[in-house]
Amino acid sequence: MALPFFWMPLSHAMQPPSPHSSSSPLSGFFSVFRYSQRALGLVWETSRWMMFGLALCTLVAGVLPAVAAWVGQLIVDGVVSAMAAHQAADDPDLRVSITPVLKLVGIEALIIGLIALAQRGLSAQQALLRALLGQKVNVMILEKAGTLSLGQFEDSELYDQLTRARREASTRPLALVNKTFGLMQNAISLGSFSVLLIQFSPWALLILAVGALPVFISEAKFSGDAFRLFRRRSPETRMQGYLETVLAREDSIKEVKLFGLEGLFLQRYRDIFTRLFAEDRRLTLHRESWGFVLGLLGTLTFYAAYAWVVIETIAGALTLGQMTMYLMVFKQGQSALSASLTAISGMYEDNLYLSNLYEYLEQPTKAEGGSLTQGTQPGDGLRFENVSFAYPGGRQVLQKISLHLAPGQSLALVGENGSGKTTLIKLLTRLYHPTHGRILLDGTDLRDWETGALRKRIGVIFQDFVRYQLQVGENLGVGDTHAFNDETRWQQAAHYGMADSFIKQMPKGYQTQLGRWFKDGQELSGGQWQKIALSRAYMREEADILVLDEPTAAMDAAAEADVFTRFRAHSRNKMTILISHRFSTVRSADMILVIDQGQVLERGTHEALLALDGRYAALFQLQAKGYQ
Ligand SMILES: Nc1ncnc2c1ncn2[C@@H]1O[C@H](COP(=O)(O)OP(=O)(O)OP(=O)(O)O)[C@@H](O)[C@H]1O
Repeated sequence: MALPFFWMPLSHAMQPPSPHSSSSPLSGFFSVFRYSQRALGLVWETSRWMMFGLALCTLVAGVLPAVAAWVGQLIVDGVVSAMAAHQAADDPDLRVSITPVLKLVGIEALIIGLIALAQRGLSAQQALLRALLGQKVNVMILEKAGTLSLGQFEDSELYDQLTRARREASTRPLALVNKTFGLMQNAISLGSFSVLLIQFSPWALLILAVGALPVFISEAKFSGDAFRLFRRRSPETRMQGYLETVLAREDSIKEVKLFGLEGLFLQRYRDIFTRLFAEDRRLTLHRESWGFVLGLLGTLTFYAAYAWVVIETIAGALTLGQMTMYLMVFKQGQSALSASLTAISGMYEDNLYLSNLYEYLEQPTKAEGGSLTQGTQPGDGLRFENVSFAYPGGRQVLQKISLHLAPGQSLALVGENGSGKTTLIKLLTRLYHPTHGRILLDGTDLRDWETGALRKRIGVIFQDFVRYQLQVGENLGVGDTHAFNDETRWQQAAHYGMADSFIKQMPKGYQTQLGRWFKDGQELSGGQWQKIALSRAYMREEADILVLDEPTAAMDAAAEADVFTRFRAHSRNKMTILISHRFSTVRSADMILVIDQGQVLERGTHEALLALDGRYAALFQLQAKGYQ
């Protein structure tokens, strides 16, 4: 038979399942505080004044309850002796007997008022800090995301970690700080209650502790379980999020409706929920039942102490005022102790979630590139030397590619789907590094180029360019952040990219909101979006390498012809790389590379490749026949 969980050693129940978990029982316990310091540091950086405010309110709210209990005792005893004096006096003057007691009542009212003020102060500062700290942590998460490589983004484990961090971690630091302060407040209260209680009996203190401990162990154990559950099922939670997106976003809803996918996807969504909910229910029921049973122990100890105090009072060992005070102190002490223990187990849970945040934030990011802003052989252009590449954990996608492209030359890449054309561009733009061989720009390995200087030289549009839900002008401006708001530059780029004519007809011209997500947004056609993306590439004024990955697939024939006429005119002194499945658009390139399964199958000009009568010639004739 399995032992109930509370038979487990505390150190085991407290062991966080993070990679940093320690094996020693003591450090297992102290791991509860591992991230408290960092969370406090975050609050300190966010607002020092509020940190001081929190500390002050915590102190006031911690000490004053015991003072109130003590004043309570003085009141009851004052009332008892005033009653006796009043009855014994020959000429009783009520004012004389009640004045001292009323003064005490006034002091007690003042203390209660101060406690209320401190508590309001705490909750006001916590609410403000929640907003500030949430924003700070979210910014940290997003800043870190900006430093991750494309490869890291495509790693599903890291993506899970990022999702978990975003989902929970922005609220956890404050929760941890609140609990740390709550713990301090309760510890101060407990200390001051203990001073009063120990005068009754040291055993009373022991009873207090024994009553609260089991609930704490149970809470710690279930917090760990909850976190492990949260962590294990983040791929499923992410799938749920994904299904929500597919079912509720305008860019997918068209296909969902036409294929009648609502029912299918919704069922999958429900199935995931049902599976997750079954686990949640099991955990919640266990947690609450054990909490109830063990909580009863606390209630029992309270009533045992109650009976003890009553007996002592009847026996005359305690005054009525002392009885009232001890009962109050015992009751409040018990709730302060169980609140402290619950705070510790809550801190344990927050620590686990924060460990996830810091695991993500501490992901190693390789320093991108070197420091050179110029090549060793300016004007040499672009060279691929024996470049091979495999995606992480995947097969070889490019094999031994060598090529040279001088300034002013144009290169076209053709090949079947999946042959590796886009991958070659990803290497050229240093989104990935070659696994073998090297790529040189002006005689210098891309790895040694300073990132900004390298990216400035390249203007690129990918097939899956982004359709920003921003204004038209901003959709162009993203192509060059220095000219993000420069309308003259937008107009120039839109002219080259052939987007100017339809932009002028839009209700607010360059200020028109694009997409359907925000008010008055205008949706564009596929070809119009492509013209926006093309114009975006033209925003890179300083770029002398222009890469167009299927830039005209959605355009009509006239627009396509126009795009290439302008492209050639605009890029006379630049290096251009064009990927296209339309042979009519690649024929004028200085060099055409036919890629097949990651290898160069044929290379040469259009005429040379036709004369070769190989794959290119066959495909060209096939397409030409289609137009006859
Ligand atoms: N991020 C990635 N991770 C792993 N494999 C990838 C990734 N992107 C592409 N691949 C694989 O690399 C190969 C080459 O893909 P690539 O996108 O370069 O082909 P392409 O020639 O541009 O195709 P298309 O003409 O369809 O655009 C394919 O087999 C693809 O499955």
